[in-house]
Amino acid sequence: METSGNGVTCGDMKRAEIVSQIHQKKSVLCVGLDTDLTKIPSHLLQEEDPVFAFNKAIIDATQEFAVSYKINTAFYEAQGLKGWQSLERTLAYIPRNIFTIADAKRGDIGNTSTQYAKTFFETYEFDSVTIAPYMGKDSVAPFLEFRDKWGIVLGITSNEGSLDFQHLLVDGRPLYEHVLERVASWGTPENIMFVVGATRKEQLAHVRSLCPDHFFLIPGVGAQGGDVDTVCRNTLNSDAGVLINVSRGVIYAGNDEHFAEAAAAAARQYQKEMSVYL
Ligand SMILES: O=C(O)c1cc(=O)[nH]c(=O)n1[C@@H]1O[C@H](COP(=O)(O)O)[C@@H](O)[C@H]1O
Repeated sequence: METSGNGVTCGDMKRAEIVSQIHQKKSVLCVGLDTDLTKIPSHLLQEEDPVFAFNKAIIDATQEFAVSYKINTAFYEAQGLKGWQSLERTLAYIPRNIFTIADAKRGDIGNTSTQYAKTFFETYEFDSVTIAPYMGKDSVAPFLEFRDKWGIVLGITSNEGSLDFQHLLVDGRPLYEHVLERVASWGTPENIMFVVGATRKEQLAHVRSLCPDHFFLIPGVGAQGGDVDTVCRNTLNSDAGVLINVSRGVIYAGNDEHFAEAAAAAARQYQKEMSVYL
């Protein structure tokens, strides 16, 4: 394994450590490493591992402003073995005190979910993994058995298709409300977070009232049209309680040889907007 930016590998993270990072940096920014070979600056394509070279520069440039990095595994899996190697190097490079998310949206019958949990918590030492809850309790539970690891369960997603199922009325209430309530009963605010899309502006305050204590991972700011002010005004709790993900809006802020400076400037701007509320 490569050593990280501060010389150690990633580990486990308790809620208090996440909250402490948020207060130190006055930021709830999660930088999404959705690294796409067709979008990174062309001069990096000569590197032995262009994806890692890009991520390393982005991490160096943004770690002052970010309390979390989210690695969306799709962008790595698409490259096969090389992609998994880039993922491993990237994860090892992230400073230990920054919360790491494997955005893999897993969930299957129990013994299969156990293997997914081992993948992301043992083989790769992420702090958390995103989970699709459609298969129910026994598909989520295996992820919650690991000490100081987190399951981040889809609540209301940011995309158009979230309206297909998540808002359907079941026993008079939208399906997402049942999901939040049931999933919350399977663990605690110390090991479960919920994904809540920033684009679902009308539901943000309501979801916070349903889950006052849980951390929310909030994607959809930037490229998808969500904004920091609306998210902060409606979802912050006394521990901050949110991680706001921005992927394209930070990592592709520039695409020439100054891309890292452009990413730093974008991350700094998001942090500045967040700091007003923290
Ligand atoms: O779980 C997620 O992270 C996620 C859930 C959701 O509802 N919407 C959503 O966009 N995401 C992810 O968040 C990131 C958003 O990327 P940008 O739109 O480029 O900031 C992508 O990695 C998505 O896969």
